[in-house]
Amino acid sequence: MQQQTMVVAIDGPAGSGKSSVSKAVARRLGFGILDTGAAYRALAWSVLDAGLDPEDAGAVIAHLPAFALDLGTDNTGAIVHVGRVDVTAAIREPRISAVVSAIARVPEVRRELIARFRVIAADAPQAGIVIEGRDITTVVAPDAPVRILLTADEEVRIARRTAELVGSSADGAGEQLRRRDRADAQVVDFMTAAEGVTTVDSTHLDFEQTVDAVIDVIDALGGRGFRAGGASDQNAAEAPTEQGAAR
Ligand SMILES: Nc1ncnc2c1ncn2[C@@H]1O[C@H](COP(=O)(O)OP(=O)(O)OP(=O)(O)O)[C@@H](O)[C@H]1O
Ligand SMILES: Nc1ccn([C@@H]2O[C@H](COP(=O)(O)O)[C@@H](O)[C@H]2O)c(=O)n1
Repeated sequence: MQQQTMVVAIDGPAGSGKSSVSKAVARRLGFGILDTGAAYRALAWSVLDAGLDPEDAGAVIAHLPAFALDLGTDNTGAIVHVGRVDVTAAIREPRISAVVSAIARVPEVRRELIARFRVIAADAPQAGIVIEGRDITTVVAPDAPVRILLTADEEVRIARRTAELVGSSADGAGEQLRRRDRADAQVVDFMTAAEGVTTVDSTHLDFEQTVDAVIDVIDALGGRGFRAGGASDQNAAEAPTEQGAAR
């Protein structure tokens, strides 16, 4: 990736807080946000909307040229459009979570979306961008100056996810989260930190503490002082390898 925009790369399993924490971090730093999971979800939405079978890889690949994704990088909203339709809320529905892994495991889909992510990040109007997903630290932006694995114990992630859902949506949310992690882990490893990636474990941290822990890593690596087109203007400290609750 062209490194003119300061990139903070964040990976982690489902419900680890990637979207919410990344947004809060981006707001604090005045950075943009690129929620790559939203792109896979939007493609799942688009495939269903076109009446296609998400398990049919050939049909999904054939649909890619028509997939008119507009992924906002604004840290206050990050609106997602497919064509003219605002799908920001719809892509969070359980019916999308249930099929998105099938779409994300298709290599042609990953290649196409990764290419689009790189263009979006390079064109982002902000000085920096937080890119979050599953393969950001390893595939999408392996050279990013700040790379973080955001994690939390599975039961804590399930409890947080269940708490945010209302009524019947909460039923089965835990099982769906587990199933999605299992399926996604067959495609990319987002449970262990790759070399040079700092782990932030939020199991025993509240939301604000988690945001602080991520900002601490960014600061330790000189990320906040980065200026477009050059290296950090802070002295990058030795990268911490684990932040958050001692395990
Ligand atoms: N440290 C924390 N303490 C308490 N709640 C948290 C913490 N971190 C995240 N949350 C909450 O956990 C829920 C899941 O977070 P979020 O949706 O950001 O996770 P995610 O990793 O993006 O999930 P997914 O991959 O499934 O989209 C949200 O309700 C969020 O507010
Ligand atoms: N870099 C990524 C990001 C996401 N996925 C797939 O999209 C699904 C939804 O992602 P969320 O972050 O919104 O949970 C996820 O379950 C993966 O199937 C991906 O493959 N790579």
